[in-house]
Amino acid sequence: MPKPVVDYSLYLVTDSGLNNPSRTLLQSVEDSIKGGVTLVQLREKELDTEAFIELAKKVHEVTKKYNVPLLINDNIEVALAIDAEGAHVGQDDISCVEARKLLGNDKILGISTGTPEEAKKALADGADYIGIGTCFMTQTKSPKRTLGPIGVRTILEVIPKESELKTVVIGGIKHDNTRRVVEHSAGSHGRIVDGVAVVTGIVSASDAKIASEQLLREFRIGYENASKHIQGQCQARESVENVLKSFPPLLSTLREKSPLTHHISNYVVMNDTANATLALGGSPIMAPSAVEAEDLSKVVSSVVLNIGTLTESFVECMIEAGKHANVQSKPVIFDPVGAGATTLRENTTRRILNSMHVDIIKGNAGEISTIAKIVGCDTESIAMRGVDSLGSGFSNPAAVVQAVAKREKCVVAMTGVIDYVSDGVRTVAIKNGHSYQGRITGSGCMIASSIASFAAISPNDHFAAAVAGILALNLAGEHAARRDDVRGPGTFRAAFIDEIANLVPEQMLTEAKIETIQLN
Ligand SMILES: Cc1ncc(COP(=O)(O)OP(=O)(O)O)c(N)n1
Ligand SMILES: Cc1nc(C(=O)O)sc1CCOP(=O)(O)O
Repeated sequence: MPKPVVDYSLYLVTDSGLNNPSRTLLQSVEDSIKGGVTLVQLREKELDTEAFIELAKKVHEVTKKYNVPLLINDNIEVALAIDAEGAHVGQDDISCVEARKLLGNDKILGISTGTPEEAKKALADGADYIGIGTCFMTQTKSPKRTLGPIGVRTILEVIPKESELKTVVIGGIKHDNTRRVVEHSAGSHGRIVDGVAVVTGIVSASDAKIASEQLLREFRIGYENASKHIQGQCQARESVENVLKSFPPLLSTLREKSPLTHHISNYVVMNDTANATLALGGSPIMAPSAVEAEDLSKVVSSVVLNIGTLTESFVECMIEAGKHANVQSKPVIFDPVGAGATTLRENTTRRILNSMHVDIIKGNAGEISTIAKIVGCDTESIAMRGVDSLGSGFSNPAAVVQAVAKREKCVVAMTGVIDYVSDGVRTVAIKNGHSYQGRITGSGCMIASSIASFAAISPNDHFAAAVAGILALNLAGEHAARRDDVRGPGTFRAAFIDEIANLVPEQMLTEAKIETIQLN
C-alpha cells in the first residue's frame, strides 16, 4: 500500500491515564474524529507489547472506519503487528534511520524535535514529519524546557520552504492558544506549522467532539491569518494620509466613549498614567491581581502591560490578563521597561512575548533592540549597529522598527526624540514633542496608556492607534512647554496633564509633523 496522504491539521495523541473517566479511550478517539481530528497517535506508556497490540487493534478498527491514519508511539513492533499507517519516535527511542528501515518507505514516520539541529537531522534522516515541542508547560510529561511560539519559529525556519517535511507543534496546546501559536510561530521564510498535536485538550475534555471542533476551527483561523501575514495582506491597510485624517474623529470618539483600559503598570508611574488616561478622556483601572484578570478582560477595552517594577505577582497578572485579552480580542499593549537592563527583565520580556499575542509594543531604542534580539531579527541586515547601551539610537531606526513589527506580526512604536511606528508595512516618523517630556517620570508609560485608549476605539487599526496615541501626548507636551507658567519639569508635569485634557481634536491634524518612510 502506498504511503497515505496525511492531513496533519489536528493530531490526537492519546494517553489512557488522562482519558476522561466518563468514557472509554475508544470513545474518545471516535468522538474526536467526529469533531475533526485528522490523525491519531496511540501513545500508551504503561502497557506491555501484548496488551498494546490488543488495544491498538481496537483503536485501528475505529480509525479505519473514518479513514484517519493511526500511528504508534515509540513501539515499531506494535506498528508492524497491526499494520498501522506509521509510527512516532522520540529522541531517546530507536533512531529515525533504524525506524525507517524497519517500517519501510510506505509508512509514516515522525520524530520529536526540540532544537533546530534535531529538526535538520530529522529532515536528513528521512522523517515524514516532526513534532516540535515542548511549546507550553504541560502536565502530560515533564518538559526539559518550553519553546513558546518564538522557539517553535526558530525550528520552523531551518526547514527549507520547499521541503516535504511536515511539522506539528506539541505541548500545552489548548483551544485558547492554538490560533496564537500557529500565527505567531509562522516563519519569515513562509513556513507555517502543518498541525497541532494535542493530548489533554482532547482526551481529558468533557466532550472530545466539541473540544476537537474548537481546536480545528482555531487551527484553521490561525493558519489563514499566518498565510495572510506572510503574503503581506493581513488587512486592507489605510494609507498613512487617511490614517492621519482619522485622528480628530478618533479623539472625539475616545472622549465620547471613555474606554476602560486595564493597566498592570509599575507603581512609580501608576498615578501619572491613570491621570494621563483620564485627561485624555479615557477611563483607567489599575488592577495588578491575576485573580480578577479574566473577569476584567470581559469589561475592559484594552490592556497595558508594563514591566517597570518587576515582581512575580505582577508578571503572573500580566500573563493572565494578556491571555484573556487575546481570548476576548482586546488589544494588548506591551511596555517592556528596561528590557535589556537585567537578565530578569530580558527573560520576562521573552516570557510575555511567548505567552500571548501582543498587539502593540512600545519601547525606547534600547528596549526595542532587546526585543529584536529575542525574536531573532536579522540584526545585521537591518542595520542595528549604532545602538548604544543607553539605547539612544540606531543607524537605521525605521528599518529596525519595521523589521520587528513584521516578525512579530504586530505594531511597534519606538519612542525617542523622533518616534517611529510601523506595522511591518506602513512606517512613519513622528517629529512632535518636547524635551521636557524626557525630564519627568513616566512620560513613556503615559504614551503607552494613551496608545491603549486609542487602541480601544480603533481595534482594527493598531497602527493608527499607536501613531495617534504618541501624537496626542507629544502635542500636549509642546503646548505645555509653551505656557508662561511652566518654568521647569515640576510645573511642566502639571501643565502636561492639563494640556492633554485641553487638546483640540483638529490639532491632531493641523499640528502633526509626521513623515512616511519608504523602506524596501
Ligand atoms: C507529535 C508528537 N510529538 C512529540 C511527541 C513526543 O514523543 P517522545 O519524545 O517519544 O515522548 P513520549 O511521547 O514518548 O512521551 C509525540 N509523542 N508526538
Ligand atoms: C507527548 C508530548 N510530547 C511533547 C514534546 O515536547 O515532545 S509534549 C507532550 C505532551 C503534550 O500533552 P498536552 O497536549 O496535554 O500538553
